[in-house]
Amino acid sequence: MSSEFDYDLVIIGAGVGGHGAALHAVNYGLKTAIIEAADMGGTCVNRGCIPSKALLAASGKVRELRNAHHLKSLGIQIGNVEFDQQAIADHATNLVNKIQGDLTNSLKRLGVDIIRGWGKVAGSQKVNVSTENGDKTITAQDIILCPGSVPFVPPGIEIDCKTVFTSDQGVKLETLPDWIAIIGSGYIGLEFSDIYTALGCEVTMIEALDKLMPGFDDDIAKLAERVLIKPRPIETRVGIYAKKITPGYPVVIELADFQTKEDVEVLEVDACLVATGRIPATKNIGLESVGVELDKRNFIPVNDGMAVLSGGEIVPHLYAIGDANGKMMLAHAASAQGIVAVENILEKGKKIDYRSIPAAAFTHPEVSYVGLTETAAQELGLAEGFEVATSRSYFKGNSKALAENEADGIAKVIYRQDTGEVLGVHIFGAHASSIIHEASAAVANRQSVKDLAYLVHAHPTLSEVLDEAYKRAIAS
Ligand SMILES: Cc1cc2nc3c(=O)[nH]c(=O)nc-3n(C[C@H](O)[C@H](O)[C@H](O)COP(=O)(O)OP(=O)(O)OC[C@H]3O[C@@H](n4cnc5c(N)ncnc54)[C@H](O)[C@@H]3O)c2cc1C
Ligand SMILES: NC(=O)c1ccc[n+]([C@@H]2O[C@H](COP(=O)([O-])OP(=O)(O)OC[C@H]3O[C@@H](n4cnc5c(N)ncnc54)[C@H](O)[C@@H]3O)[C@@H](O)[C@H]2O)c1
Repeated sequence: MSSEFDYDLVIIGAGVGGHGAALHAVNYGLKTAIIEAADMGGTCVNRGCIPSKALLAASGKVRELRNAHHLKSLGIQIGNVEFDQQAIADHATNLVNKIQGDLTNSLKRLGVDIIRGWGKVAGSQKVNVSTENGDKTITAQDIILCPGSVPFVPPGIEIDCKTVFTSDQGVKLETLPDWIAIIGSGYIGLEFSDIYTALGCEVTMIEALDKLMPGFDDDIAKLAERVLIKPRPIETRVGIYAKKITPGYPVVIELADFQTKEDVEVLEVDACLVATGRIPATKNIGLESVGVELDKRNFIPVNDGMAVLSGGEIVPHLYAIGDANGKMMLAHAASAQGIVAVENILEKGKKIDYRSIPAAAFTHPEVSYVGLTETAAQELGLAEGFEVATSRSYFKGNSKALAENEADGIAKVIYRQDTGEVLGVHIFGAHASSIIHEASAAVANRQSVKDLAYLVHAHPTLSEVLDEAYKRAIAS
């Protein structure tokens, strides 16, 4: 590419999005630099996916080994199961360090320049970096912004990082309180309720909206509540929000009705995890220098090719990916957007297909989905004039699930009645996060249940729950 610039590509933010974009760019021979102000690997590696999945893995084993009833049904008896809180926390920290090192080395090995400091757009094709040794300006043919997100803490909630904290501290597992309140029943609330209850804590989960897990398909949320919440030491409050939280011993939580805003109750608990969503880290990144305004929730406006928009028009040579554009706040979505941005820098005309990007909650058992919920599919059907149909199959009818004695689960397929095109697939059950990928490929290729029902699945496998759901769709 052109030598009139210091770099072909400069990326601001070395989270998973920035990392994915950098690897793809060097594959194409682009001279690339990545700027990181804090921890290499960003949220996912240091405070998100990686440590939380390490905690879920260890606590999941504790849950499994303490489930005498389940083990007995398989003919197994074991004695007391003990765990070491610090050793579990160390497992998470060690994994973070390993993956952070691997990610940094992969960039270095491929010749990506890593610049430590705060990056800001400083006009078209220019970036300013504040480093320990002062400021410098570098020029680039193209710039990708990937500054990520931080926890959202609603007004009235005071975080002291000890008794009241967000996932940033939660993943360190510094405390295992007897009674913890979790504010929010989204991904983080749900995954942490799984960790805390497996390790012996009692949980009160508070959700402002009128149902738990409001982001999930209704049928899945109902079954997940029956399996992940009801039989566990979890009390729930829905339609209630945390109006004020004061840290200390005890933590004092003032609850109010979300609709009427009337005070409802005061809770006194040992600790509180605030899991009320995330907001973009888009302050002070120099967007004003190229005339870009953030949207009303402070996300960077982009099109489906990841180009940054100003007043609806493409800003040349500027792209934004990952949590900072708010399109889909998931690690693999950030990397996928990075790949799309690089493809468009190379004028290959790529668009992202959000519908085929899967998501999963790594609870025990897991939740996963791809595409539309039934409600969203019905709305699309109304707008575009087609009927929506669904089919379901159950883990209790699956030989592998029965062999494992893990028969709680459902797979639900949502499709167009006329063409059979799969619009969404939702799974609750063992290994749901792995099973979802064949559905994701089906959605990506806009395949029909009429064809999918003839795919052959190995027997006995959990993926046969999808086989069964597709077959039921064509039988109905
Ligand atoms: C507890 C938790 C668990 C999660 N689990 C999962 C999961 O299992 N699966 C999943 O898909 N997603 C998960 N996520 C979401 C996932 O972590 C994010 O979607 C992902 O990290 C977004 O990547 P990103 O690259 O956009 O931003 P980030 O990972 O936030 O990285 C942005 C980076 O940019 C840096 N930066 C910001 N501004 C500047 C600047 N001006 N100059 C230089 N550097 C800058 C930051 O320091 C940061 O390192 C989880 C999140 C949390 C909090
Ligand atoms: N497995 C995964 O992929 C995974 C895991 C963890 C986090 N994440 C990502 O991290 C992001 C943040 O997760 P999250 O769980 O914090 O957000 P979320 O948006 O999934 O859920 C937040 C919940 O908090 C509720 N809420 C907000 N304010 C409240 C208040 N004052 N009182 C009571 N309830 C309130 C909301 O109604 C919502 O249900 C998500 O966007 C998700 O994509 C993904």
